[in-house]
Amino acid sequence: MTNAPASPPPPTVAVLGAGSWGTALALHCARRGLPVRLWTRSVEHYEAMAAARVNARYLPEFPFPDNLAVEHDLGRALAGAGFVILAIPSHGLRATLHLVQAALAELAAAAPRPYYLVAAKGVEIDSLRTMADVVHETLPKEHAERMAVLGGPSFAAEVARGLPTAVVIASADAAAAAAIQQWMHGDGLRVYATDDVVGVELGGAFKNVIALAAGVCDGAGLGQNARAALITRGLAEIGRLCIALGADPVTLSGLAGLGDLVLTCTGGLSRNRRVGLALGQGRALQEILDEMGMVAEGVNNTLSAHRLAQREQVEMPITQIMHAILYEGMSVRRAVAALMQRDLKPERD
Ligand SMILES: NC(=O)C1=CN([C@@H]2O[C@H](COP(=O)(O)OP(=O)(O)OC[C@H]3O[C@@H](n4cnc5c(N)ncnc54)[C@H](OP(=O)(O)O)[C@@H]3O)[C@@H](O)[C@H]2O)C=CC1
Ligand SMILES: O=C(CO)COP(=O)(O)O
Repeated sequence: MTNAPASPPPPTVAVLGAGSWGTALALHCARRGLPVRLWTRSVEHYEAMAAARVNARYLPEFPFPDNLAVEHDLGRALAGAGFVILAIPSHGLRATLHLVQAALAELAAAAPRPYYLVAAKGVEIDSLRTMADVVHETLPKEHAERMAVLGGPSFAAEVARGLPTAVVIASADAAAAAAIQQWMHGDGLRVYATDDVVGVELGGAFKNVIALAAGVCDGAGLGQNARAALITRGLAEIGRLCIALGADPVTLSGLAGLGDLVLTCTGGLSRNRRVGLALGQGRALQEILDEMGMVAEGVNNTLSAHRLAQREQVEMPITQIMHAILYEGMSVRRAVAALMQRDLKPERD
């Protein structure tokens, strides 16, 4: 990565998904001086953003600069774009990429192939495919191979504000990683690069499960010792599964692993942690999600991680308990007892 080629010229950026993260990344790229098109699937949301020049629903404090345009037509958003950021939640990425594929087919065959950056953090619950898998399964090969994934501790509101943030971009294509790193680095964002796509993707997806658990722990008033234990043992079990699936252990002690885990387990802006807090206070899951109106990937990611752990025969006690709380109605009191009374074992196992 250190001898990466010089980056191509500044591209037009298409950001697909105008939720919190898509909007924050669009604002950041605009601040970097790039022309940006922020695409939303909803005509009402498009009209509201175009009229008010702000995303009042997801990030109301940040007015759009002049070089940030709003789009509802996917073909127009993609036409001539050299950099496409996919900021759709994991459950919606596949369907959106089918639309992207259709739009690409409509564009001239000579249109330049953009680089793609997957910003979602999740694994599909039925197929158990990662977001990079989904890109490979939906886009033409010559497009999919130009893809990178984004990870690391990065709350949207702080990135939108320009507060110092470090992230990591992973790609099998060193030129893609280098170009995106150059384009995005600066204005508060420090961007590292790696070729460990699996580690960055899975670290980002499975930390959401532990963030839910940390929220439950705090919501139920179990104390700071318990939360520190959850984070530490959470990292151990995430690591076991990620390594079984091909991740580099170094990635898991980096920004996409430990970094993002600490942020979401302790940070007040984490939606996953907030869902856990409310569960720990005894509230019902559906009511919590309806009230929040934003995605908490950990709810789905708990299912994915639990299923992958069973498939790979990896022991993941916290994930298993989180699955029991979310999907089997286990009480927090029973969950704590079950975790504390597990068989004694060496720490390294
Ligand atoms: N927010 C953050 O701080 C960070 C988020 N992420 C990840 O980014 C991804 C997006 O999260 P975020 O922007 O925060 O989520 P939000 O809930 O803030 O916004 C979700 C966005 O995705 C759209 N959307 C929802 N479902 C679908 C679907 N089925 N098909 C197409 N579009 C859909 C929504 O559109 P509509 O309004 O029409 O429903 C909305 O624009 C998640 O995987 C998250 O884990 C990663 C790092 C930081
Ligand atoms: O991934 C995130 C920060 O890095 C966002 O976390 P939440 O989805 O829990 O808000």
